Amino acid sequence: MPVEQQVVARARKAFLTGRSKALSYRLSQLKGLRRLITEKQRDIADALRKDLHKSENATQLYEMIGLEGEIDLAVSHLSEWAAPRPVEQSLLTVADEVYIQPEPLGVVLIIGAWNYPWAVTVQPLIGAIAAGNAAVIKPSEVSSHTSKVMEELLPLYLDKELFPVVTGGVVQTQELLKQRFDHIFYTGNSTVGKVVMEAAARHLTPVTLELGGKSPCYIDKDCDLSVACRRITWGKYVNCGQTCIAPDYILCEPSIQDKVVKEIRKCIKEFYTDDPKTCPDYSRIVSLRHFRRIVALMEGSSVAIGGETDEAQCYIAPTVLTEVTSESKVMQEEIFGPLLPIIPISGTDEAIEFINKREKPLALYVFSSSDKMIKRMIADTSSGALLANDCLVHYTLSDLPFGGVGSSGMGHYHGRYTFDQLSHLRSCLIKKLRMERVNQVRYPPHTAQKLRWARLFLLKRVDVGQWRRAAQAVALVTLAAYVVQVRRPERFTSILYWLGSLVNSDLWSPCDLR
Ligand SMILES: NC(=O)c1ccc[n+]([C@@H]2O[C@H](COP(=O)([O-])OP(=O)(O)OC[C@H]3O[C@@H](n4cnc5c(N)ncnc54)[C@H](O)[C@@H]3O)[C@@H](O)[C@H]2O)c1
Ligand SMILES: CCCCCCC=O
Repeated sequence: MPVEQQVVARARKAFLTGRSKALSYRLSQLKGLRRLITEKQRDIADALRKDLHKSENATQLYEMIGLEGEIDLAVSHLSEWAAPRPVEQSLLTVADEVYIQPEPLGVVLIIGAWNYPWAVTVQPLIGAIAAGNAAVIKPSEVSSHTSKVMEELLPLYLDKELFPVVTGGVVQTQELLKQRFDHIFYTGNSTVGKVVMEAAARHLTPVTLELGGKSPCYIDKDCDLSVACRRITWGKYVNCGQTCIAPDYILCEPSIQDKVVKEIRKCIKEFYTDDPKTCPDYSRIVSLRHFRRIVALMEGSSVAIGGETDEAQCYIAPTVLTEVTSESKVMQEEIFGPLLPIIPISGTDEAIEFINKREKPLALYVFSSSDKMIKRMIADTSSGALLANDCLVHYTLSDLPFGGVGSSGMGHYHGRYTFDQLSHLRSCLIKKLRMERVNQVRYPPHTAQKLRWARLFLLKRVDVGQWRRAAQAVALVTLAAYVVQVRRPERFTSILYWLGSLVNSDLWSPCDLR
């Protein structure tokens, strides 16, 4: 039996013991993960320096702080997320207990990518643990040092039967994909995304696909170009452009192009010095394969800034390309590297047309001081996320669902969204065996009179929570009235009067007719 099959079988057996379901157990695992991050910072940072030339501070800033925040959020909200969720009812079910009970899916497969290997692999794991699942973790073999550190460290802090790490490349991943999972959470490119989805289909396994693509960045001529370019320079060149939501290319009017180039040049110097190659905050391309792919994308465009490369170090300078058209090589695929092409367009109309002609992006950036223009971009385009006047920061907000649409992905996560994505939201309705007369309306023979009643029972919606609150208010006021009657009989009449006005108020209209 292949080792991957054994690992999955062990994880399922561990899941079936039921131990991952207890909230106390989930909390202990989440806290274990939190300890790992605190205690093993150095090992994590060393591996990332080797994989991507990331500085220790950058590792903290772009990967670890976010994970800490997500773990803390899950720990503090777990009982609320996992609790039954009441729903609006119809008159037909008003006497019943009706709610949604989130329950674990089972065994989840998490396949991570290499660019922010901790963030994109462990963040789904946090939700998988919180939701009470087992999870098989497959880090990317491309960030090999990090993958090794994960394989060594995770079992020291987590239940190794429920949360095993499988390392390796395509062969191992393909073997994993033959197994039956209850959900597959994949982060990476869309070609492999299709392979994952095909494999999942064989077992009818649901998937979350966190993919990439070309995220456009439109700069309106009516905006503060120096601030806009500063934020864009940061969003583009962080991690050497190897960020799923990096602005892929700029769209702007020819009249502002020179100013845009000038401002970006200034910012590159400010962030990475005159010689980014020696700057500890400037990363490297992850592999020779990607290095050669990115270098080849420069062909046919003019280099306005940068363009220097060093194959021995997988170094590509922060680069801006001009004289780029839709047909240019750099516009045929996601760049995922430090090249920033500028494409001249005649204005907002053409920008929208340009964006809508292509696949729906993971992120869409618009820089403008006109609220109207920003709202128009939101209304007339579609993307996983839209940011006005900034880049990347939506990733840091746990309350925003993170994910793509169309070819940039399916499903979403972060915060409670990860919990829900990796839970089954089970509908529960608990009826008592009494009050059978009410059910006559649905039993044959189906008469016109029964139909009239059914219409009433089914179409009237009832907010049971509002009823409960009203009942609690009555109980409280009755208690207060009783106390007052005993202690201050002279005030009893005014309390009764107030109670009467409350009874006549809106609080007592239990049916919300829609
Ligand atoms: N949406 C997001 O959150 C997000 C985050 C990071 C990266 N990305 C996207 O990921 C892409 C970069 O990552 P990548 O794809 O180069 O990462 P990658 O090469 O690490 O591949 C991702 C995972 O797929 C597995 N894999 C690779 N080829 C396979 C195959 N033939 N069959 C089965 N499994 C296979 C790898 O083992 C790895 O674990 C970019 O497109 C980027 O935009 C998206
Ligand atoms: C600000 C950190 C962004 C991490 C994005 C993950 C995808 O590549």
